[in-house]
Amino acid sequence: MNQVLVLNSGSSSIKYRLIDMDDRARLADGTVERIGESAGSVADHAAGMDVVLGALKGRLDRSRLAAVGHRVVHGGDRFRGPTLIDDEVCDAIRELIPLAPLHNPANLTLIEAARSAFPDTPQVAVFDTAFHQTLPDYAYTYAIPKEWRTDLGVRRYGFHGTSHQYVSRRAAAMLGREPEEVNMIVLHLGNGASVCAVREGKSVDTSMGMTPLEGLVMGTRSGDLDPAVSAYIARQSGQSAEQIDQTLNKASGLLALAGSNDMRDVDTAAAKGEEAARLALDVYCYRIRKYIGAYLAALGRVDAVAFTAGVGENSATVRAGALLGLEHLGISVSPKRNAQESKQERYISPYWAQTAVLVVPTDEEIEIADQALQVLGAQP
Ligand SMILES: Nc1ncnc2c1ncn2[C@@H]1O[C@H](COP(=O)(O)OP(=O)(O)O)[C@@H](O)[C@H]1O
Ligand SMILES: CC(=O)OP(=O)(O)O
Ligand SMILES: [Mg+2]
Repeated sequence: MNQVLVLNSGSSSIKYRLIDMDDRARLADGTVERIGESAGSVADHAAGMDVVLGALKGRLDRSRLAAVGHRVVHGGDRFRGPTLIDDEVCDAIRELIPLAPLHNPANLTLIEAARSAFPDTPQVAVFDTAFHQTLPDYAYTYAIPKEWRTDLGVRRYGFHGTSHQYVSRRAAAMLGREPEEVNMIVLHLGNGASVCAVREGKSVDTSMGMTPLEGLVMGTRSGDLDPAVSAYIARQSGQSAEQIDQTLNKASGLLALAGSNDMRDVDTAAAKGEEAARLALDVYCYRIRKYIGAYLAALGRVDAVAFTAGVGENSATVRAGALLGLEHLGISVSPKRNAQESKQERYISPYWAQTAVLVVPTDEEIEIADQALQVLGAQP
């Protein structure tokens, strides 16, 4: 019983990995993409799960499967850690759909499909929000009417917690310290992007809010915005709340500013002198820099700044741009170290720097697998 299957479903994709936990080897992994898109061949997440099960044929040994670990995006304020799934937990995840309409329905579909495919195997939910349940009340409270806060659950929850937790632990290990001894700022820059202020191993602030729309500029999401914009567009254009929500989540961010949600395209276009791409890159990096400033103030002492996820791990342009002008605060990159391409954990700050600047490849799947086994009380 040493295998764990991890299912990480996004709004339009399913990432899966089958792991042998004895040596942490990948026995199988892959991604089913473009689910529900007209260009894709997979109609919905249920059909996507059939593709995953087909790909695992011959590699997955049911008698050795200890657990299925699921990424669940929204756990509200109920789930503070990894949780063994039963009918009641499924109901709770369903009740949270209004807070995460793009993510939780897909997560639930996969849980149901996996429960029926592996009825004898324990299933564990690992929530994006769980790591941020340590936020102090003054960091998670929005200044809005009481009924919205209490009856409707409007507060900051934060996301990407599994990644922030994994990366902050790895970063502490790189510094040769325990997580409880380190303060740091983690920058998860993927398609979705968020910053996390970590004090002594615990999340104390994060840029995503009630939903994964707030905060940084992302591939297709606007990030921070004057909340009056939605009502203004509704009045001016007659668009519904639904349409505006879709636009801010799926047709904004880098895509809206530069015509592509892929940072590689934006970087290449900016290097060629395209003005829209230059602006997109500047807006993207400036937003990150503002959050670093805010979290320096929140944390007081910062031992490390860690970059992770697709953009953070690969874009030297973004890393340098995000930290531009922070030298007087002791935060900078060595141009030579920053330019080196690598898939490894590494320092990119100059050797004399006060604050370590790190690149730490994230691994949400291994973190989910570890947490799934923790719940079952088994040692990996
Ligand atoms: N070499 C690179 N340079 C710049 N950006 C990159 C590079 N490789 C990947 N990316 C960016 O990483 C993003 C995907 O990040 P990832 O963490 O895999 O996202 P997600 O898990 O949210 O799908 C892509 O949209 C792309 O913009
Ligand atoms: C919660 C979230 O934003 O996830 P992703 O980055 O996978 O879209
Ligand atoms: Mg991601």
